[in-house]
Amino acid sequence: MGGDGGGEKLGAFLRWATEAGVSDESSPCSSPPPSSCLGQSLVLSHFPDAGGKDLLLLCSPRGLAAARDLEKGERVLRVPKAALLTSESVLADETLAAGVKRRPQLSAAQILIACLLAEVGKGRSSRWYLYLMQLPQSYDTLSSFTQFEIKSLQVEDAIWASEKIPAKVHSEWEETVSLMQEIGMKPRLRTFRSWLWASATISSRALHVPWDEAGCLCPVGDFFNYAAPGDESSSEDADEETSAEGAAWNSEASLHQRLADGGYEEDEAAYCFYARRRYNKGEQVLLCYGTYTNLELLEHYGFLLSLNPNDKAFIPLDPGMKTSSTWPRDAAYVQGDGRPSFALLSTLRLRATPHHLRRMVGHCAYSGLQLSVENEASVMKWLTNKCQAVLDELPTGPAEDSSTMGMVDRMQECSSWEDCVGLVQSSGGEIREFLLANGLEEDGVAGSPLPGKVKRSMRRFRLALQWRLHYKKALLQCISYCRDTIDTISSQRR
Ligand SMILES: C[S@@+](CC[C@H](N)C(=O)[O-])C[C@H]1O[C@@H](n2cnc3c(N)ncnc32)[C@H](O)[C@@H]1O
Repeated sequence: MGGDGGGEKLGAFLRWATEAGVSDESSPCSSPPPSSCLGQSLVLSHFPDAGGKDLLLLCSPRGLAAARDLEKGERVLRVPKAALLTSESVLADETLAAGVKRRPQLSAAQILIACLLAEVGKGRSSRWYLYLMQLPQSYDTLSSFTQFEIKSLQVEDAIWASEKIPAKVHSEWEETVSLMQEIGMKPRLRTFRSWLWASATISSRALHVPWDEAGCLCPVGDFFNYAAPGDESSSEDADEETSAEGAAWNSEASLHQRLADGGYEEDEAAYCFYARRRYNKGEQVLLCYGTYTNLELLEHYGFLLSLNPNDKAFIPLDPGMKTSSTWPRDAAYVQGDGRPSFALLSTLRLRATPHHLRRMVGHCAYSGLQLSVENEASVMKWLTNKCQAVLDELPTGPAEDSSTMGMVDRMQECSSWEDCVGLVQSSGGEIREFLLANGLEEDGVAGSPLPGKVKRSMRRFRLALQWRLHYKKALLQCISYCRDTIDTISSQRR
């Protein structure tokens, strides 16, 4: 499997991509063709604190930067169909195609994962060898979380959802093993470990194509890091577009609105990417992969955003409330900024209404209207108490979580176990639990470097800590929101 992409590997990969016709020219077909697939609109870069804020530093610093000022809607990258690694292209192999045909029960994703492993098995004779070599060696998606790391999420719903993921990936692997055996795949590539790697590669890197619901791997196109939808505003965006050139790009932008910022285009026979907003030279160019909560980002991509406009903190509702509400269960949540969702507010307003009046005021509640001053005050009190009760039940508070996270950060900087010992001795119970979960005693491995396995576990532990901290902060902000609303109501009453 690939290395984490040293300079040489990346250089060789980019040369391969250039030969395969990948190009970041905004107007196609200059002659002679440019000597590199990047450099005109984009450059490969490292972003220690951009995009994913602090996390990019820890796990995935590669991304694409603007090589020059880019206009909104401008095409920044084109990846020809022949360069895409798809199930269709790998299934040109007749033995594999016949094996897949005999197993109609396999999902599109299982087939693409098996195709990826089959391609890895070809070694240097694979068309995508240089692409495969620079893929990450490991991922921090939830499927790779250990029991300890999952438990560190602390919130019951999140633990429940996360525990199901490794089991699902395992059963998908079991269902595909016979296919991999039949085509003579090397034993090393048929293991669950290899399956986990390939499935996380697909989960975190595949892009949508219209002919296969599993998507495709898109060399170079998969270097774009993620920005949440609705996050494309920038100071430059506010500027009026006045130049004729700008107007032309804007019309191209509207043409490609359908595609958002990237998509497969039949008439181009290529995957094309467009700037979702104006970028200054050097800024990281981001792609929206979809709308995800932080837990979903962790599940599919192995990172989360400090500021995620789509994050949701679910709070447990009383059983009676769930059944009396017409909203789906997952519509009732607290937003990342602490505001209760529309469905949560409407459910709580009805709940705070006497039974015999509920039918009468139902339509107002479902339209998002306040029912009365008393009703609103009672809703805000209920929500405050609920958020506080949930916070009180969790084993640690936000301050402790921040301090544990700080400790993990410092441990990550240690080059040897010896450096870590001093830190660990002054640390709290959860760090000790982390050590135990990783089979480490405080004085057991003095002098030795921290094993890669432990470093990866630290990264995932930190992600869990970060996730639960965001959850708790959302509930605290909700409490502030409720108190402010109660104050406003009280002042209106006076
Ligand atoms: C499609 S790849 C993007 C390129 C990737 N950074 C690389 O080095 O190859 C998706 C992965 O990049 C990382 N990533 C993408 N967007 C991110 C962000 N905003 N913050 C942190 N990590 C991000 C995550 O590891 C994710 O699984």
